[in-house]
Amino acid sequence: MIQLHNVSMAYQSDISALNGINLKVPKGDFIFLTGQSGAGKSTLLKLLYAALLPTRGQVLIEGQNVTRLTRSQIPYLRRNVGVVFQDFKLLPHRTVMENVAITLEVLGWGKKDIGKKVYHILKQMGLEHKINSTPLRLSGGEQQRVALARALVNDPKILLADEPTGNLDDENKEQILSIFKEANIRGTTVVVATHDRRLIENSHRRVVVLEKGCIVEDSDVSK
Ligand SMILES: Nc1ncnc2c1ncn2[C@@H]1O[C@H](COP(=O)(O)OP(=O)(O)OP(=O)(O)O)[C@@H](O)[C@H]1O
Repeated sequence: MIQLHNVSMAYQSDISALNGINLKVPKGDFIFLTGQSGAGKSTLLKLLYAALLPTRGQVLIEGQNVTRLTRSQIPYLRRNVGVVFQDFKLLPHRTVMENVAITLEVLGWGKKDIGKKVYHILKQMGLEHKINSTPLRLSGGEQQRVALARALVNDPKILLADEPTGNLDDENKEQILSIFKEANIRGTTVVVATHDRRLIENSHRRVVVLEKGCIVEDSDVSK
C-alpha cells in the first residue's frame, strides 16, 4: 500500500511542485498519474522511492514512513521498489546481462542464481538474443525492455515508471504495457506517470490527474 497524507513538496521555498496531496494506492493496484508538463508527476514518483523528501506531510510505503527513514535505511526501501526512467539510465559500457544483473548483485544474490534469473526475465522480454549486446546497439524499445527487466528482476512489490513509452512506436508501447500488466498480475503494484492518452485509454486502469501540484481528478470509484 502506498499512502500520501497531505503531502507538499517545494523545490524553492515559495513555489510548490506538489500541494496537499492525499492518495492511497492499495497493494496490487495499477494506476496512471497524468497531467500537463510541470504538473508534478515526476516529483510525486521521486517521493515514492525517497529520491526526494516532502516539505510537508507523510509518505508511507508498505506502512513505513519514508520521511523518517535514515540514510542507511533507504536502500532497504528501494529493494521493494523497481524504477523505470524515460531515458532508461542503462550503463552504456555494460552488456544487457550485466545491466540487469546489477539489481541482484546489490541484493547479494549468488552468481549462479543471478545468471538463471536474469536469463529467465530477458527471455520473457524477448531479449535472450541480445544478452551480450551493449545498450547503444539496441533500439529504443529494446532499451526500455532492458530497463524494465532491471526493475522487475527481483519481483519488487512496487514498480514506478516515469513516461515509459515516451519515444516508442505503437507496437513497442503495447509490448511495454503488457509487461506492466503481467507484473501487476504477479502482484506488483504499478504506478505509471505519463502524458500518453492512448496508453491510458487502452489500459482501463485507475487514472489520477495532477494539475499545478494538486490532484484534480481520480477515476477510482471506491474512493
Ligand atoms: N530540480 C528542480 N528544481 C526546481 N524546480 C523543479 C525541479 N524539478 C522540478 N521542478 C519544478 O517542479 C514542478 C513539477 O515538476 P515535475 O517534473 O514533477 O512535473 P511533471 O508533471 O513530471 O512534468 P513533465 O511531464 O514535463 O515531466 C515544475 O514546476 C518544475 O519546474
